[in-house]
Amino acid sequence: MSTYTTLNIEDDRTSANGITLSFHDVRYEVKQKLNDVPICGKTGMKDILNGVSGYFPPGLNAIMGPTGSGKTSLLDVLAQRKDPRGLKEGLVLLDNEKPPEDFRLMSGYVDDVVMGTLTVRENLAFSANLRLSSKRFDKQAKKDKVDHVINQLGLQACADTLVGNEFVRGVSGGERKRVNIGMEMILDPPILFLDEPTTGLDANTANLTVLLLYKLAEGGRNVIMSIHQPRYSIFTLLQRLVILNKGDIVYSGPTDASVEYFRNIGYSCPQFHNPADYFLDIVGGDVNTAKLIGNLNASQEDSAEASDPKVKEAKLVDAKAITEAMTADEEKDNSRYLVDSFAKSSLAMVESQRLDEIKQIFFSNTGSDHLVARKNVFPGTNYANGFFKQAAIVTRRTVINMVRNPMLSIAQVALQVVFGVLIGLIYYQSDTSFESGIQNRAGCFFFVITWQVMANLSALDLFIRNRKHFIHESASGYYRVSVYFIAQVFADLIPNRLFPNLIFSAIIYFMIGFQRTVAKFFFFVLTLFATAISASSMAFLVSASVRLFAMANILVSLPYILMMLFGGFLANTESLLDWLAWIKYVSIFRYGINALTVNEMKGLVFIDNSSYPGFNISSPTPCLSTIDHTLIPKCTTGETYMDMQGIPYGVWETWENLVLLGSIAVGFLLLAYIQMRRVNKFK
Ligand SMILES: Nc1ncnc2c1ncn2[C@@H]1O[C@H](COP(=O)(O)OP(=O)(O)OP(=O)(O)O)[C@@H](O)[C@H]1O
Repeated sequence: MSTYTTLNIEDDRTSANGITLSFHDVRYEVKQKLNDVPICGKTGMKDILNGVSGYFPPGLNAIMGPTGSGKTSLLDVLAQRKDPRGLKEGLVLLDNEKPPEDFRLMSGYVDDVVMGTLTVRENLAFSANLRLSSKRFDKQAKKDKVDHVINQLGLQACADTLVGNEFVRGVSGGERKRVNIGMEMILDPPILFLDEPTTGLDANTANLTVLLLYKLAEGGRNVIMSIHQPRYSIFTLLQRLVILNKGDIVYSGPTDASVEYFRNIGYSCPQFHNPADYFLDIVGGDVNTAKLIGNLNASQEDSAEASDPKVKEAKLVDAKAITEAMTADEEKDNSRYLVDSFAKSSLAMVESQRLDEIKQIFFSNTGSDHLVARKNVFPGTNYANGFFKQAAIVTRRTVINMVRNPMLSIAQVALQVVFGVLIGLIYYQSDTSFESGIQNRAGCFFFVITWQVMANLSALDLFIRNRKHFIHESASGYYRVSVYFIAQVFADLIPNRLFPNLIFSAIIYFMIGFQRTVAKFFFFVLTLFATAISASSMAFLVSASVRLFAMANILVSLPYILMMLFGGFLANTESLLDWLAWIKYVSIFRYGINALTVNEMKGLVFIDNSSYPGFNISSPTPCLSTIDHTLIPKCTTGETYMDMQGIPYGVWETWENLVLLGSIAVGFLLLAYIQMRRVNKFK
């Protein structure tokens, strides 16, 4: 049995031997646009890794190369984070065997995904609570683990400081990087992947960060990072190096041997020059500059004239000019030369021998005689904790997040109060006169429902806001998609939709003077709740489907407008185009307006005061009598109005509106959940 299969991710398992990761003939391609025509433009496949091979033993290892050379892609393929559909061919092995199914759970992948509204300790505790099994780690053990990681990463001074985000000042960039590493160190993973961990850090902080990684690699952990241009002090810490250029390997081997290797193929790294910079000059196309720097250095040793700064500068200017004048063919030739040189080098022979040995062991164990592209890398997840435990932890974080960032909730309540008072004043103590009683009520219901739908546009942000966190955490096996979905939806619906709605209802109901019975008031509140939930659910669906808020806004506007049009207030739904008539059956506006109308209009009598001033509508209701027409004022009932509008007002029909609003909400929530499950968790 291999080392990794015997490892348990919950053990403190920085084993003395560690795990060797090897990759064999990895070919990766991506779909790309061939022209600038939007949407229906031609697409084609682009190779971004051209059959690369190598291995990383325990220790600090790096993938280097100029921008766009494929560093991140290779790192992601090795970490099983890259979309497997692009993997044309290749094999990644851990200690001569295929990685276990839960490889992404046992390995650490560092990304910038700490939550800014939580403290350093709270972020680490979130990772510990979800990723360490409660059966093996009790509360205290998890707390100890968090403390251990805080000490290990030197985060004691900022342990209880908020990490910070665009609104709140938090820890420094270097500390933030360390917290991100800490999120993975909670698992004590045998393999740790990092994509450009020094990017955005000043030289000293970058140095300290890599020193920390070096320490983490001591004792057998395999730390693999992509890095663009390490400074010399970082370069010397690297055990093995893979240098890529345009998806090809131009060097793979011990870092110690790299300078000599490049000297052997004609690129002599000058003294006092950072080899990493020099290698990048070579592979990045500044080949003449690199060569000239080498020559310059050599000539400096035997010529006093060459050490003259003016001469030196002139030569560098010449080199740059030559580089600029270098044709595409020459650049191609240089790339080819570097790739071929490595392929034919004695170092490559040794590497290849080692890789062949690994493959032989793998093939003899599995009986396979060919390289297998692994298409199925996210097969199943064995979560460390059960559904309810996960739900409690994720909900807690969502609530803390909201409490510490309460702007949205406060704005929702404030808006509902302001609009409530405004609507209340506009329709203040509406009478039951023939002239305005019906019109005011009908207008008010339309306005209230429209407001309930529009006020929930902020729900569009729900799954867009923390999408990056969701993708990383879900791919790393923190929690089930359903847990995240439920936690987010409830933490949004209750404080941002239902609570403000209750305040809004209480304000307008009594200011306008709707029928004062307890049952009618609660039915009114229930209708607004149902409307808000259905409208929000639709917004959740859009939010789960797109990445941009602006796009979400555009997508949700059209259905809202159509639903409004088919709501029954702006146009008679029977007279609208037949082929669009179905929209009325899914119109949130229609069910909301109908429910409010039945609730209020049923039992009301509207009197024409102008024909009979001072008439009191309280019983007996003379308008229903036909004894003497001349004395009876013009009047109508709420029921007559509803008959004219085609609004059914039986008991079941009244409740049916709420049932249908609920069904729309459930339907949209279900679709939103499916969309969240479909979110691409690969890079
Ligand atoms: N999913 C993708 N879709 C389209 N192109 C992609 C995708 N992933 C990678 N590429 C392309 O593949 C090439 C290599 O990308 P990659 O990010 O691996 O390079 P890199 O060396 O890490 O670059 P950098 O240092 O700039 O991050 C680039 O040209 C990139 O645009």
